[in-house]
This record gives sequence, structure tokens and C-alpha cells, in this order.
Amino acid sequence: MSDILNKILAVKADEVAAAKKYRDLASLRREAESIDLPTRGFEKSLRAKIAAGHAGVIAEVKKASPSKGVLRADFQPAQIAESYEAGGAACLSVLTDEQFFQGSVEYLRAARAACSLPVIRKDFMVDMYQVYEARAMGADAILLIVAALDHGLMAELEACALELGMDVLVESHDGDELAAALKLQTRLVGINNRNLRTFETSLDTTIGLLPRIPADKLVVTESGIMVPDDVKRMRDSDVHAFLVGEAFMRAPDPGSELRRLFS
Ligand SMILES: O=C(O)c1ccccc1NCC(=O)[C@H](O)[C@H](O)COP(=O)(O)O
Repeated sequence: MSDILNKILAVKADEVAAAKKYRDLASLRREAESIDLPTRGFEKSLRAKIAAGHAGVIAEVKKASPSKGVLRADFQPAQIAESYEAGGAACLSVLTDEQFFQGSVEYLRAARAACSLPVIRKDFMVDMYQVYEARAMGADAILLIVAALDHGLMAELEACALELGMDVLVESHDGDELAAALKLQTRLVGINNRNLRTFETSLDTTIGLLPRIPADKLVVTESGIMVPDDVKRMRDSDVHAFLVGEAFMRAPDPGSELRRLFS
């Protein structure tokens, strides 16, 4: 496991322990199960775009990252969400981690309220508590990172998310992680092109793992999609779902950049 992931996971364990002291799981669970914000169908929205001949773009709302620092100083999540919807995004990804990505639960709430797109809570899930938090804040999907979880816990978190009506995107970086990801029920399989040790991105990561992924799974290529040629290379390899952050966050109008990159 990479140093940065270790650091993030240690902070997450502390955050969850602190949150549990403030509010117990039973009360959070009741809120998550009764929230008046029905899930919007994250996988369904991606598949609908792709079936219509478009790319299925998960457009990320990300102020900063460990690898690049601040990406967007004037950060207005609601405006960004509106812009992404107008630009043709299938879904949103909103970073809720505060310490490493300068994200916030409030950013997720604001972005989701400003559009009709399904939203994934982008964070580092290590405990069931965070899955209930995700639904209670209105998330339509969660991310599970194979490098961060043993199989038993990952399957439990997935079962909890599915029971709450959310979809699950499972993320892997290499062949061993992919083998573990494919044991889950979810059909949304993310391949992260970013090496979490060196922060280098290589689209070869996605291309290299493709032959191992069964046809019923929907492959989402994540990170390092920056120029139209990157999109073309993926689409030529029959990859039609994308998770993109930096390229959009650095553009004056993120939705226009989405349209430009994927036209
Ligand atoms: O983005 C980072 O620096 C990073 C560092 C450590 C763990 C995860 C990280 N990124 C999370 C992501 O998955 C990306 O935000 C997402 O794939 C979009 O990537 P990009 O288009 O390259 O911004």
C-alpha cells in the first residue's frame, strides 16, 4: 500500500472514531434509511449515456488533490454541478475528504441540490459508518478502493450500500486488486490510472487490464484523462465510462471543457 494511502487511511480511522463519539451508528442509520432524497441511479445514468452513443462521464468536483495541490481557487460546487449537467455529464463525483482534497460534505449537498445528476461520494471508506453517512448526505453511490480494504470488509460495505439503494464503484490499480474487485456484486469496475506511490498516471493501466474484465462489467477509466486523444484511445479500446477531475477543474467553465474533451 502506498504512503499517501496509508496516511489518508489513518486519518479516516481517526475521523470515524471521532464521528461515532458525536453521533451513534443507530441514529445515523435511522437517518440514512429514512432520508427523503431517493437515489438517482448512478449506474443507470452512465449506461443510458453510453447506450445513446455518448461517453458516460463522471465529472469530478474537486478543489485540490495530494498530487497537484489546489486545482481551482474560486470553487463554487453548485455552479460547477450546473455547468457539468449542461455539458452532458452522466454523473458527478464529489470529494468529501477535507484534509487531503479540501472537500466537504456540504459540497456534495450543494452540488446535488443544484442539478438532477446522480452523485458519488468520493472518499476513503474504511467503516460502515461512512456508508450510512454517504446516504444520509444524499449520495447515490460510494467508492470502494480495493487497496484500502480486505475482502470481508469490502463485501460488507458493498452489501450495506446496496441495501440503502446506492450503487458501488469499486476501484483497482493492478491485476491482483482487479481480481478482488471482480468478486464483488457491483458491475461498476474502476481502473485508476494514477500510481498512488509515484502519482504518475498512465492510461496503459486501463488498457492492460481490459482483457481480464468480463463483458457484463462496466469499466470506468479513472484519472489522467486530459486531452481528446486520451478519450479517443479509450473509446477505440471499447472503454466508454470516464472519471475526470483535473482537466475540468482547471478550465474556466468545467462543463464547456467536458463538451470539448468528449465531442
Ligand atoms: O488525485 C490525487 O492526487 C489522488 C491522490 C491519492 C489518492 C487519490 C487521488 N485521486 C483520486 C481520484 O481518483 C481522482 O480524483 C480521479 O480519478 C480524477 O482524476 P484526475 O482526472 O486525474 O483529476
